[in-house]
Amino acid sequence: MSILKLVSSKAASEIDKELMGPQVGFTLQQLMELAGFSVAQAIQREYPLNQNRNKNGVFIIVGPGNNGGDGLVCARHLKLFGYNPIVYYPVRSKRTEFYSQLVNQLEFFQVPILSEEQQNKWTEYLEPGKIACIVDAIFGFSFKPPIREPFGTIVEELNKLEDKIPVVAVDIPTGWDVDNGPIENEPSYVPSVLVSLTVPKPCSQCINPKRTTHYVGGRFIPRHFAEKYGFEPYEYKGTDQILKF
Ligand SMILES: NC(=O)C1=CN([C@@H]2O[C@H](COP(=O)(O)OP(=O)(O)OC[C@H]3O[C@@H](n4cnc5c(N)ncnc54)[C@H](OP(=O)(O)O)[C@@H]3O)[C@@H](O)[C@H]2O)[C@H](O)CC1
Ligand SMILES: [K+]
Repeated sequence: MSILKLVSSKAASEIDKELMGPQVGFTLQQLMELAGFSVAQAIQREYPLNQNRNKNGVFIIVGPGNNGGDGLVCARHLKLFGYNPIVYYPVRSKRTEFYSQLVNQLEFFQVPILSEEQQNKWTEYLEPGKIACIVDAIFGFSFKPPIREPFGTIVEELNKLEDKIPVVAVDIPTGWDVDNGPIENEPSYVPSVLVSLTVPKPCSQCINPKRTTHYVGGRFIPRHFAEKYGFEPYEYKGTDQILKF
């Protein structure tokens, strides 16, 4: 257990920019690979593969931006870990060619992605006896309320489902304000697991530890860089990509 340290949404996007800027030179692909890998590791830790193999489904809801990209990467790693991921990707952005490459990789790994027709009945894929968890990779730190469709309806469904199937939030529970948490009169839900990436955002202070297990992941920051942004690097153990608070 280590002390929780936070950065604002503004600082989080500055950290991202600097990591991917000309001096540090990470590519988005590299960071996303590590981010998605961390989320898959947190899922494996919380919902280990079921020996009799009938509850190894993971339903991954993918948004149009980089949070969604983390979800696509996570799906591939879960498949390699032995789970049966299913991807629901309702709005595909053309912002970067990279997203379609991630989709090609999922096809190569034979991970099902719901077709348009299947998307109309996406909740039918959520059988509590078969699905270990749902992954919310809809929006991360660039979400600006109010939420637009189809995502408002999706979050309302997550709210109805949260007591039946655990939901794992990638970086931010979708619908929450990044700095202030759930927003009055806006759809929101309570995740069973939150995986904060790089460093927790302020909304993570709104989780109730009795209902939500909190991890940090995205292990790609050296000490001097963390200190520059005012937080201590986390003490990950061994080769772990995640640390539980
Ligand atoms: N360093 C790291 O920790 C890394 C984190 N990563 C992940 O990236 C996200 C942030 O990704 P970003 O692409 O900046 O943004 P989001 O995925 O959060 O969302 C952007 C898309 O969402 C749309 N949007 C925004 N608000 C709404 C809304 N109210 N309703 C509907 N749609 C919305 C937005 O559309 P626009 O038309 O408004 O542009 C975008 O399409 C971070 O949280 C991490 O998960 C990376 O993997 C890199 C490493
Ligand atoms: K999310």
